[in-house]
Amino acid sequence: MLTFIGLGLFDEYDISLKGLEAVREADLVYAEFYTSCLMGTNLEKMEKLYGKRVILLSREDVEQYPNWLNEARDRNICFLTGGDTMVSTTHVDLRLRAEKLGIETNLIHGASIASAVSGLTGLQNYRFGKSASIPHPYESRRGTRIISETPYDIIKQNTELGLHTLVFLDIDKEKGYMTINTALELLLEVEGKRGEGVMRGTAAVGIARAGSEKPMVKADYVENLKSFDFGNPLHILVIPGKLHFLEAEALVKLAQGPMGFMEKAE
Ligand SMILES: C[S@@+](CC[C@H](N)C(=O)[O-])C[C@H]1O[C@@H](n2cnc3c(N)ncnc32)[C@H](O)[C@@H]1O
Repeated sequence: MLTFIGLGLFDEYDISLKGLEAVREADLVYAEFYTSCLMGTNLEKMEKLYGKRVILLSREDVEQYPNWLNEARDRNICFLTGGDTMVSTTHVDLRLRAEKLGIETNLIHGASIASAVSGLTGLQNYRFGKSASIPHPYESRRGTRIISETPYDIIKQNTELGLHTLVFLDIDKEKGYMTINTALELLLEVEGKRGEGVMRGTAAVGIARAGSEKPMVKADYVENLKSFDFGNPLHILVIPGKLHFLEAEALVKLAQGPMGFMEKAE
């Protein structure tokens, strides 16, 4: 049996009671923290609460060589992930591989950043379009700095449809956690290169440390938000499309957005 468990958003206490019970009863517990991680805890604290050793897996262990899956043929294995295990991950691939090996699989859900964003900002979840992810820029073989333009295109398409865009920010082993500030600078760089005007004068909302006691939620125009200090990671960004008047009110009152947001609301 292989049980996928979402750990929630911030610390070891965000696991559900069902999840905790499953971990305590498991023969082996594996975890990956490259798709998301819980910044308010660490492996040691998790192991203490669970009363179990947690074996950390790399992206390669999960996506390329999941040999450890074979252990689930005759043992109870739990696989832990930050947030919800199936939201903005490719872990359905792992589940399908396990099913092909004749291993029974099960899901225990966790709070996800995808729903926390709606809760914290007041932006309604059914008014979001396709999500985007901003990776760190990289150098080509010729030494040219390459910035992905895909997130900009997704924001542009959603904006044209009046939809909000949720923008996940890269977690990289070497380059670290991308901040809201860097993400906005990269989007403005793409915009400048193309001579387009999707981002300029547009509203944006930054969220830091969702799930902690004091998450930071700040709305403003892109140019102002670019230099706002959001503090420690993890960070995520939303570029709102058309605002319903309740959404605009929430951004002004709950995220200290400018009053100008109210004037543009419908
Ligand atoms: C690829 S997504 C994975 C989402 C995860 N499976 C979930 O359901 O929450 C991870 C990204 O979401 C954002 N994120 C995750 N947890 C967060 C938190 N507690 N606060 C702010 N942003 C967060 C960060 O941008 C991070 O790089």
